[in-house]
Amino acid sequence: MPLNHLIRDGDNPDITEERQKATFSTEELAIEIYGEPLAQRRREISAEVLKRPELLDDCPHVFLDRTTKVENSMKKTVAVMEKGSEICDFTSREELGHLVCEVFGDDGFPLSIHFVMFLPAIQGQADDEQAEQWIPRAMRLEFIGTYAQTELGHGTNLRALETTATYDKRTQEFILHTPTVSAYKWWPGNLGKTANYVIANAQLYIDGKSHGPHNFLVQIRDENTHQPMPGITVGDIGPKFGLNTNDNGFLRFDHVRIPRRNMLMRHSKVSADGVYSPPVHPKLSYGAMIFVRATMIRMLAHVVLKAATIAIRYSCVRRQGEIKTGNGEVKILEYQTQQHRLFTALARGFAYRLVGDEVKNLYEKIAEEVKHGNVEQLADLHALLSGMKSIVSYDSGKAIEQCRMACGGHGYSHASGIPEMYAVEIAGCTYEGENMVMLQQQARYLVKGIHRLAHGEELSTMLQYLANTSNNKFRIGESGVDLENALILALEYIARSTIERVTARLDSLQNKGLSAENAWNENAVELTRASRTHTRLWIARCFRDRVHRIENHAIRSALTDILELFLTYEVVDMSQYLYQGGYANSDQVAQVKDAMYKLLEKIRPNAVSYVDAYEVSDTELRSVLGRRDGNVYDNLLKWAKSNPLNRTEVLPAVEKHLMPMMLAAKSKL
Ligand SMILES: CC/C=C\C/C=C\C/C=C\CCCC(=O)SCCNC(=O)CCNC(=O)[C@H](O)C(C)(C)COP(=O)(O)OP(=O)(O)OC[C@H]1O[C@@H](n2cnc3c(N)ncnc32)[C@H](O)[C@@H]1OP(=O)(O)O
Ligand SMILES: Cc1cc2nc3c(=O)[nH]c(=O)nc-3n(C[C@H](O)[C@H](O)[C@H](O)COP(=O)(O)OP(=O)(O)OC[C@H]3O[C@@H](n4cnc5c(N)ncnc54)[C@H](O)[C@@H]3O)c2cc1C
Repeated sequence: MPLNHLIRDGDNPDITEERQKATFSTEELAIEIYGEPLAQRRREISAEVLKRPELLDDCPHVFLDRTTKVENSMKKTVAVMEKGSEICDFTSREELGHLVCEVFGDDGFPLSIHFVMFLPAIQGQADDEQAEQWIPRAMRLEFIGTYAQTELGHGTNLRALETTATYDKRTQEFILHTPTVSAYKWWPGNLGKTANYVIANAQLYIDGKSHGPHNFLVQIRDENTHQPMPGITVGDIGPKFGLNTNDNGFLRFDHVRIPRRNMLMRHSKVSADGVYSPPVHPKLSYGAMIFVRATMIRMLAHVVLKAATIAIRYSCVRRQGEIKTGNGEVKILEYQTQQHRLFTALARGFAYRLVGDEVKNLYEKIAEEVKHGNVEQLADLHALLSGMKSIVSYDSGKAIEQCRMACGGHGYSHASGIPEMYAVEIAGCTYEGENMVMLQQQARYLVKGIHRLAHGEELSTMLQYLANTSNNKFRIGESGVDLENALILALEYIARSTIERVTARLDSLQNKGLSAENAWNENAVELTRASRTHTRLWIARCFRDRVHRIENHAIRSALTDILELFLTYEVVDMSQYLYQGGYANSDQVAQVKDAMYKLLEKIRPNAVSYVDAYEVSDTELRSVLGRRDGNVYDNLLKWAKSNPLNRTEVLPAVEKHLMPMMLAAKSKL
C-alpha cells in the first residue's frame, strides 16, 4: 500500500513514480498540520464544492475584465452565504476559511475586511452595549462594513491623519470631516462599491483640543438603496498590482454628523458633556491592526505552500537537459539548483504555517487579557507581530518568486497561477504597516532590551537570550552538540551580536551629542537588520519546539528534515554575521552548507509527498502546472485555446488596424 494517498490511475507516470517513493504517510502529515477532524472535513468540503456549479468559476479569472471579476465574486459571495452552511460549519473559522479558499482562490473572500477588520475592531473596541447593538446585525450581513484608516496623504504615520471628529456638546454628536484632498480615506477594502458602514479613524477634537486618532462607526451608504449618505463622496481607487476583485476605495466626509455613542468606547470615552477619558494604553485603538498582523502569518504561509506545490509537482513532470550525457533528459527537480530554490521555499512555507498557529494562539491569549484591561504583554506582542508580519511577508514573497522562476517560461504565464499568488502575497509587505516601518517598531523594543540588561533589569522571555554572553563560539560538529542546537545557538549569536552592535553605535552617537532621532535615522538600516535577525531566531525556535512536540515518529522525522533544512538555510543566508566577533570560521560555515546540500538530497524523494500532504485541491490551486495528476502539457494547450483572444480566427482589431496598414503598404509597391 503506497504511503502517498493521492495516487490515481491515469496520472502522469512521472508524478506517480514520485508518490510511490514516499517514506511517510501523507495522510498522517496532513493530520499533523490540520488536526484530525479538520483534515477530513477539508476533503469533504472540497468534494462538495465540486458538485456545486454556482461556487465554481466558468473560466479562469485572469481572462476576465475587472468589472466582470467583481461581479463574479459578488455572485459567489451570495452563493456561499446562502448555501455554504450546507457544506461547512460556519462557526468554524477553519472550515469556513477552507471553503473560501476553494471558492475564491487567491483573492480570498471579497468581504474579508468586514470579517477581519470591521468586526474585530468592534469586538475589541466597542463597549458591551455598542457591541450588542452592532455585532449581531454585522454577523448576519444585514450591512457590510470596512476599516477606513489610511488617507491619501498618510498611511504609516497615524498621528498625522487629517480626518477630524469634532465633538458638538450642544447636539451630542461628532462631526466627521475631511479638510483637504490628502485627508481623503484611501485604500480600505470594500469601501469603493460595497460597504455601508466604516470604522473611521479620525483625530478626536473636544473644545478645540486634540486627543489623537480614535475610531468611529459611520454610515456611508443607505442600507436599502446603497446610495451614498448625505455628505459622503465615495468610489473605487482603480486597478492594482493584485487583489483586483476587491473594491479598495476612497472616501470624503463633508461635515457628517454621527451620534456620540458611535465612537467606539470600550477603552476611550467621551461623556455627554464632553469629558474625555483616555484608555489604559494609548495604542488600544490600533487593536484591529494587531489582529490582522497575527492572522496574516498563516495566510502568507499558505500562499508559499501553494506556490511550492505547483513548482515541485511541475518539476517532476518537466524534463529538460541531461545530467550525464547520453542518459536521457532528467526531471528538472534532479538539478541541485532547482532543489535549493524549491525545498527552501517549502521549508519556509512549513515553518511559517506551523509557527503561524503559535502566533495565533499567543495573540488570542494576550488579546483576551487586553480586553479585560491587562496590557502588560501588549508591548511584547506588538514587537513580535511587527517583526513577524515583515519577515514572513518579505521572505514569503522571495520564496514565491523563486517558485515562479523555477517553472521557467511557463511560470511567467498566468496558467501557472503563480503570478497572481505573488501579486496578492506581496501586498503583505505594505498593508498593516510598511515593512521597514514595522521592523523599526520592533527594533525599539530590542534596543530597550539591551538597555534594560545593562541596568540589571528583568528581560521578557522573548529576549532572555540577550543575556547569554557565554554563547560566543560556533559549536557545529563538536561532540555532544547536535546540528539543530548548534544552528539555533548560531542564530541566537547572530541576533544578539547584531542588536548589541547597533545599540552600541546608537549610544555612542548620542554620547557624541547627536539627537536620539538623528542617531536612530543614521542607524535605521542596521536596526531593521537587527529586527530581522531577532525575528528569524524567534521563528526558528518556535518551529523547532513545534516539531519536537510531534508524537508520530515518522512524521516527526519527515518534518525534522524540513526543520534542519530551514535552519541551515537561515544560517547560511545570514552567515556574514557569524564572522563578526570571530564566532565562526569559513570551514564551519562550509560545514553548514554541506549539511544543507545533504538535506536537499534527503528531501528529494519525498518532495511531492510533502506538498501533497499539505492538500491544496486543484480547485483552489487554479494552476495548470500544479495539477494533482501531472497532466500539464495537454491542459496548457486547452488553457491557451480557451482564452478569449482565440474566440475568432481573425481578431477584429487585426481586421480594423493591421490589415488596412498591410494593404496600404502593398498598394504602395
Ligand atoms: C488576515 C488577513 C486575511 C485576509 C486579508 C486579505 C487581504 C487583506 C488586505 C489588506 C488588509 C489591510 C488593512 C490595512 O492595511 S489597515 C491599515 C493598517 N495601517 C497600518 O498598519 C499603519 C502602520 N502604522 C502604525 O501602526 C503606527 O503609526 C506606528 C508606525 C506604529 C507608529 O505609531 P505612533 O502612534 O506614532 O507610535 P510611536 O510613537 O511610533 O510609538 C509609541 C509607542 O507605542 C508603541 N506602539 C505602537 N503601535 C502599537 C500597537 N499597535 N500596540 C502596542 N504598542 C504600540 C510603540 O512600540 C512605542 O512604544 P515605546 O515603548 O517604544 O514608546
Ligand atoms: C492591498 C492593500 C489593502 C489595504 N487595505 C487597507 C484597509 O482596508 N484599510 C486601510 O485603512 N488601509 C488599507 N491599506 C493601506 C495600507 O495600510 C498602507 O498603504 C500602509 O500602511 C503603508 O502606508 P503608506 O501607503 O502611507 O506608505 P508610506 O508610509 O507612504 O510608505 C512609503 C515609503 O516610505 C517609507 N516610510 C514611511 N514612513 C517611514 C518612517 N517613519 N521611517 C522609515 N521609512 C518610512 C516606507 O518604508 C516606504 O518605503 C491597504 C493597502 C494595500 C496595498
